[in-house]
Amino acid sequence: MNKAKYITDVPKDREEAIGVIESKRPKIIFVLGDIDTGKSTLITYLANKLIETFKIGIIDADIGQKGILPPTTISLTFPRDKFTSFSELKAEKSYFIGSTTPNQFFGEMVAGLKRLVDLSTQRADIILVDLTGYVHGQGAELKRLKIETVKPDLILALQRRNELENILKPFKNKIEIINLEVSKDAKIHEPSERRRIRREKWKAYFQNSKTYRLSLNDYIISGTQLFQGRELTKEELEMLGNLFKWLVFYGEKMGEKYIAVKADLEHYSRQIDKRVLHYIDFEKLSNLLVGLIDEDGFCIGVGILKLINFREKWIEVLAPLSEEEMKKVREIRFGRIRVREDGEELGLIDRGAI
Ligand SMILES: Nc1ncnc2c1ncn2[C@@H]1O[C@H](COP(=O)(O)OP(=O)(O)OP(=O)(O)O)[C@@H](O)[C@H]1O
Repeated sequence: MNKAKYITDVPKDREEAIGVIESKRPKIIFVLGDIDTGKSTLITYLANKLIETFKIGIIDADIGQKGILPPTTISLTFPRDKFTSFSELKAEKSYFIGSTTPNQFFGEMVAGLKRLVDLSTQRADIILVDLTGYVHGQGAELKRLKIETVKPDLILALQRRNELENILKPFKNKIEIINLEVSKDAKIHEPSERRRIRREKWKAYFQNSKTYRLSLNDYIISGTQLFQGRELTKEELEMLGNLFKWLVFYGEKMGEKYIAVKADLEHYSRQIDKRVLHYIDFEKLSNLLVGLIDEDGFCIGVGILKLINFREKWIEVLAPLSEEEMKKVREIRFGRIRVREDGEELGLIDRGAI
C-alpha cells in the first residue's frame, strides 16, 4: 500500500548523513524534497539504521501521501523496532488538518507540527520529520514558516537540481543543511497513481467502522462557520426560501450576516451578496470528513459525516473508533474533503465554503 519501503541499496551520501547525525546528535531533523524524491524512503532508511543506538520519533506531516493512518492528519509515532514501511507504524498522536493538501491550511500545518514536535522531544533522541513535497510557490512559504517555527537542528535536502535553494537560502549559516542526491531509482507517481494509493489508505482506515449518532449539544463544533450565531426562526427560513427558491434546512444570523444551508428548488442564477448572506449547499456536507478531537486538541480519529439533522441537532458519523475512544471525543472539527468509506474521494471543498 505504501510507496516507500526499507531499501538498503541507497546513494553513498546517506552513510555520510548518518555519520553526521551520530557525531553531532541533532534532535530535530527535517527532510525536505519535491514529490517523489524519496523523503519517506530516506526516513525509513535512517530510522532503521539509527534505531539500534537512539530512541527515534517520526512525524509524518506529508498529508498528500500520508503513510501513517489516518489520512488528512499529521502524526507522531515512536517506532520500537526496525520496520519496512510507514504503514506498519501506529500513530501515537495526530493533529487534524482536514484536507489532502496544505493549501488554505497553513495555520493548522504549522501549529500541528509544532505541537507534535513539542510532545516528541522528551521521548526521543532524534525526531525525523517527513514534510509534504509542496516546495514551489506557496509551498515554499509554508516550508519557511515551519523552519522558522520549529527551528530544526538539521535539514536533509533531497534535490534533483537546485529546486530547494529558494527555501534554504535564508537558513544557510544558521541551520546545518546536508544536500542529498535523489536516488536514480526514485520513481515518479502520476496523480492518478497517487489517488489510487490514497483510496487504498482510506479504505483500510475505514474498515470495521461503526456509525455513531452524536448530539451536537454534547460537543464543541469547529472548523465551520455554522453553529456560532443565533438560529433563524421558522419564519426567517421560509422568507429566505421564498426569496431564493430554496429549500432551507437551517440558518443562522451572525452579526449582520445570514448563513443558510440550502438546496436549490429551481435552477437559475441568483445575485447574492456573500457578505450579507452566505449559503452552503446541503450536499457539500454529505460524506464530509470530520476530525474527532480530544480535550487536548489532538485528533483521536477521523469520521465521515453521514447524516445531519438540524431540527433535532444530531449527526451520524461513520468512524473506526471503539465506544471507549468515542467517549474521549470533545470536539467535532469539520474538514474540507468529501470521501466515501470505500476510499473514493468526492472532492475538496474551499475553506470558506462551509
Ligand atoms: N533509494 C531508493 N532506491 C530505490 N527506490 C527508491 C529509493 N528512494 C525512493 N525510491 C522509490 O521512489 C518512489 C518515491 O519515494 P518516496 O515515496 O519515498 O518519495 P516521497 O518523496 O516520500 O514521496 P511523496 O512526495 O509522495 O511523499 C517510491 O516508489 C520509492 O520506493
